[in-house]
Order: sequence, then C-alpha cells, then structure tokens
Amino acid sequence: MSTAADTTTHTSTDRTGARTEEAADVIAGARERIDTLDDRIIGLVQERMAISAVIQEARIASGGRRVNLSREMDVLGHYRDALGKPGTSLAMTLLELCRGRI
Ligand SMILES: O=C(O)C(=O)C[C@]1(C(=O)O)C=C[C@@H](O)C=C1
Repeated sequence: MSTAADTTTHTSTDRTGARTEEAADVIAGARERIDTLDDRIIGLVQERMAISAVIQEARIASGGRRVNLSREMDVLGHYRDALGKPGTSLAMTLLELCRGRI
C-alpha cells in the first residue's frame, strides 16, 4: 500500500498494467477519454435525477404517489432492449438514484 510518505517512482507501465511503453501510452490516452465520458455520464445522471424530481413532486403535489410502476417497467425494458440483462440492473440503479429505495 502506498502512503503520503511513499517515495517509490511508478512508471507508466506500472500504472496501466501494460508490459510495453507503447501499450502504456495507448491505455493512458484511452483512460483520459473514459474519464471524460464518465464525467459526462455523471452529469447526465444528475440531470435525469433533477427532471425525475420535477415529475415526482408534481405527482405527489397532485395527491398521487412518488412511484409509478408501469412507467418503471417501460424504463427497465428500454435499457434491457438496448443493453441486455445488465441494462436492467443499470436502469434499476438509475431509478433508485432518481426516486430512492422502495
Ligand atoms: O416518469 C415518471 O413518472 C417518474 O416519476 C420518473 C421515474 C424515473 O426516474 O424514470 C421515477 C419514478 C417513477 O416510479 C417512474 C419513473
């Protein structure tokens, strides 16, 4: 485990798991693109959460319930159709982020 006082030098191959500098460069560049995409995905999730909150608040203020299960089935199906079984898990996580646990 490394600590703040650790003075070990880590090479680019150490950091990436690659066995050559060339592979390490490819990996480092691709990781930068992934980090940028992840930031965008997180931003989109936050935007989805805000819009979902508007819907839930409107429904609750009108006397309805926070959750609408038939709509959740549509959302789960949309992700499953696009991404397969793990898509369903992803959609369930998104729904939990947007409306909390049920
Ligand atoms: O579409 C709705 O009615 C919403 O409330 C949004 C949303 C969602 O985040 O997709 C959240 C809670 C509901 O149970 C269903 C879907």
